[in-house]
Amino acid sequence: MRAAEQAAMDGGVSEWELMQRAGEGAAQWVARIAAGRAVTVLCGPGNNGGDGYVIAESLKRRGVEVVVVAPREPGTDTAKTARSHFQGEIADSELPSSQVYVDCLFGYGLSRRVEGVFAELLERLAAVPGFKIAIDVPSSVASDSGELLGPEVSYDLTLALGGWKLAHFTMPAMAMMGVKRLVDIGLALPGDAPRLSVTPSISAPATDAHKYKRGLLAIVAGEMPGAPILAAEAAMRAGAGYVKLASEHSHPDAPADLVIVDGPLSETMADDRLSAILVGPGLGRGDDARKRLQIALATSRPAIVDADALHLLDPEMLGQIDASNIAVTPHEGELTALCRTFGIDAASKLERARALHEKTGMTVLAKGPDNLLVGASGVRFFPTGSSWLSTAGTGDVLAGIAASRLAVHGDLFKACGEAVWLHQEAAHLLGPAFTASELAAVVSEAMERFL
Ligand SMILES: NC(=O)C1=CN([C@@H]2O[C@H](COP(=O)(O)OP(=O)(O)OC[C@H]3O[C@@H](n4cnc5c(N)ncnc54)[C@H](O)[C@@H]3O)[C@@H](O)[C@H]2O)[C@@H](O)CC1
Ligand SMILES: [K+]
Repeated sequence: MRAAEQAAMDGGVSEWELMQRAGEGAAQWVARIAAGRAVTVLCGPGNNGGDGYVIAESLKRRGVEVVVVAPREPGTDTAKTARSHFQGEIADSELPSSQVYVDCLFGYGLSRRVEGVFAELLERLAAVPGFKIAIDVPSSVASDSGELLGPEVSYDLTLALGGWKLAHFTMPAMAMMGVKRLVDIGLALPGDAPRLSVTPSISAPATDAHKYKRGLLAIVAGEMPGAPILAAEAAMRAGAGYVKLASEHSHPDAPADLVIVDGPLSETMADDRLSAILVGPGLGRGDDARKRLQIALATSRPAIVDADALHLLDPEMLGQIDASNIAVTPHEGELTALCRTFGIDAASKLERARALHEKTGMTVLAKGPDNLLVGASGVRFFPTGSSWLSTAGTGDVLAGIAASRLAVHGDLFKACGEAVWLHQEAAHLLGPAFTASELAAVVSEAMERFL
């Protein structure tokens, strides 16, 4: 953001002009929401506070009753300019009772814990009823890491200025933000900046398609039979033409249309028609599991590696293969385990996922409420999905979808992105409290949105 703002300023747009665009853009939202009700604007000492004075003045011009609360005088030149243009009432620390609150204490310049008078104000803001709007980011949130550096306030609306910050899509910050909207201030963001994933577009099979052309996916089963079946149920509905389960168990509950191959894994994996591999769900973590993982990865087919396999991957194993053929799909705990194994000591989710990708070459889909994809095409965040996905087995479904998409087109980054969207859409179709097998069952219905 700083680079993008600097580029705009180098191009002749002053910081004051940018602040006016940001403040006016935000004020339009606030005015509509206030709809005649009184508004309190909390202004901090930096440019986020500056935005607050612009918002307050704009509201006043529109006839809205507005009070500014500012415990400190502005410290930056541009915020001082904004302050000098505001003609209304300023209180220094009391939070007046009103129905709409606009929080402009700190933006991306927050650099340490919020304490003293600012913390007290945020605590009071957390406690009062009313519609709460965070300008740019909630004021106790570190905008790069999503870390909480002060009192937690639950906002109804967060207005990001000029571009999304990492915190807008990272836990725990994103959980406090309510509805998120972007206020355009005319900045051009660098092409390689982390971005929000755009809705994918999925093609129907070509007219001359047959099952192998559409992609043959092999799912490598292991000790526990349930998880690979769930993954297979999802994979069969996500585009691949042919899904095989390589297993040494009997699967009496498996669907009739799933082909189960029970011969030696190395023979199944020798099929040169294989388009992609999924290994990990239900694999187990013992010696046998390790061998199966090695055989699967030795095929050099693009692979989704999930669940138990993430505890077996290590630098030695990756040293024997082309790791750029692999996408890993760890949840928080698995990401921690991978970072330990690969000697990565980074703090935020983004830094850890990025370091894992850079160190190993693997594509990393760090899943969770704040899905994050790092790979050959950069970094992507995803819109917030259904929290009902937080149930056992949904990770197996996600891995099955990703592997199926991978079998279709062979692009790891694209497959992982599509999988997140399909998974969330399937959850959206089901509504509340579904099971993982119900989720797998509606993946084909979810496809319809993206065709
Ligand atoms: N630079 C630009 O071109 C634009 C900036 N904009 C706004 O400016 C914001 C960033 O402004 P700033 O960089 O001035 O930073 P902030 O306004 O976010 O806050 C930084 C100020 O607070 C102090 N501070 C940081 N942490 C503190 C803490 N824990 N307790 C007490 N004081 C603390 C800093 O010393 C500094 O004075 C953005 O989030 C956005 O709202 C917008 O006006 C758009 C244009
Ligand atoms: K803020």
